[in-house]
Amino acid sequence: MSDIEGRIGLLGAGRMGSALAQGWLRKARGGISADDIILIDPRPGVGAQTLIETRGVAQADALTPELARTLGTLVVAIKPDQVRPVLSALNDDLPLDALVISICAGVPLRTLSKALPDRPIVRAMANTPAAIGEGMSVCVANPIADTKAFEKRVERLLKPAGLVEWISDERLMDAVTAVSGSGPAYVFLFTEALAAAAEAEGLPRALALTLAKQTVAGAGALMKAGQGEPDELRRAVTSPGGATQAGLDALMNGGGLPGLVRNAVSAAERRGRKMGSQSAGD
Ligand SMILES: NC(=O)C1=CN([C@@H]2O[C@H](COP(=O)(O)OP(=O)(O)OC[C@H]3O[C@@H](n4cnc5c(N)ncnc54)[C@H](OP(=O)(O)O)[C@@H]3O)[C@@H](O)[C@H]2O)C=CC1
Ligand SMILES: O=C(O)[C@@H]1CCC=N1
Repeated sequence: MSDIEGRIGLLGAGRMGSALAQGWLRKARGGISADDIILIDPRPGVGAQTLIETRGVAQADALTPELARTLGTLVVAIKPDQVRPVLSALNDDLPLDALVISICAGVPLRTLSKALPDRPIVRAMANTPAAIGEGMSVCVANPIADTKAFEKRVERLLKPAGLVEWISDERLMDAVTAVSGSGPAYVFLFTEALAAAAEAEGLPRALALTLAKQTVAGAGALMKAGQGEPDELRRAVTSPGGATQAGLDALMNGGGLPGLVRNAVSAAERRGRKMGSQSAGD
C-alpha cells in the first residue's frame, strides 16, 4: 500500500468510476496502488472488471457500515438521483475525517453536506479521458475541505487522471459539466459525423472512420503540444480561397457550428442546474 491517507472507496464503478480508477492505476510506481482501492459496485463496468481481474483491485457489492468505517476517502460516482439516499445511510459509519469527493453531475455541496454533515467534501467534475490520464477535473471544496492539506489529497487522486483546476464559485460547476464533463461526447459526435460525411463522399467505411478518428486525435494532440491556440492552428490549415475555406464557410452558415455548440452547452448547463435542484429536493 502507498502512503495515501487511508483506504479509497470508489462508490459506483460504472463508466466514469471505471475511467477514474484506470487513471489512478496508470503509473506503475508512486501515486496510488491497487491495494489502496476498493471498488464498491455490485456490477462493475468493463474497465473496473479488468482492474479487478488483472490488478487484483478489491471489490465489494455494497458499502456496508463495516466497510464505511475503514475508509479514509470516499469517491462517489453513482447516478445523481441515488446520491442523497445512499450517502445519508452512511452518516453513522463513515469517519468524520474521511474525505468525500463526489463527481456526480448537478449534485451540489449542500446536498452532499446534508447527507454527510461535518465532513470535508469536494465536488468535482471529471471526464472519461481520465482513463488514459488525459482527463479534466474541476473541483470546489466545502468550508471544511477548503485547506491546502485537503487540496493536496484531492490532487493526489485526480492528477494521475489528468489536469485539475479549482473554482471557488460553485455556481460555475454546471457550466463546467456542460463543457468538459459532457464535452467528450460532443467531440465523438463530430467524429462520427466526419466519418459519415467521408463515406457519403465515396470513401470505404473503414477508411472513413480511420481518417475521422486520426484527424480529431491528431488535431487534439497538436493543441495539447502547445503549437498554437485553436484559432491559429485553424488559420494554418486554411489556405485563402482553398478547400478548407469552402468547408469552414459551410460550417459557419447561418450561425453554424458556433451557434450549435453554444446551444448545446447552454442546454447541458440548464439540465445540470435542474438536476441540482431536484437532488436537493427543492
Ligand atoms: N459518464 C461520464 O462521462 C461522466 C459521469 N459523471 C457522473 O458520474 C456518475 C456515474 O455516471 P456513469 O459512470 O456514467 O454511470 P454508470 O451507470 O455507468 O455507473 C454507476 C454505477 O454505480 C452503480 N451503483 C448504483 N447504485 C449503487 C450503490 N448503491 N452502491 C454501489 N454501486 C452502485 C451502478 O450499478 P447498476 O448499473 O447496477 O445500477 C453502476 O455500475 C454520475 O453521477 C455522473 O453524473 C461525471 C462526469 C462524466
Ligand atoms: O451526462 C451526464 O449527465 C454526465 C455528466 C457529464 C457527462 N456525463
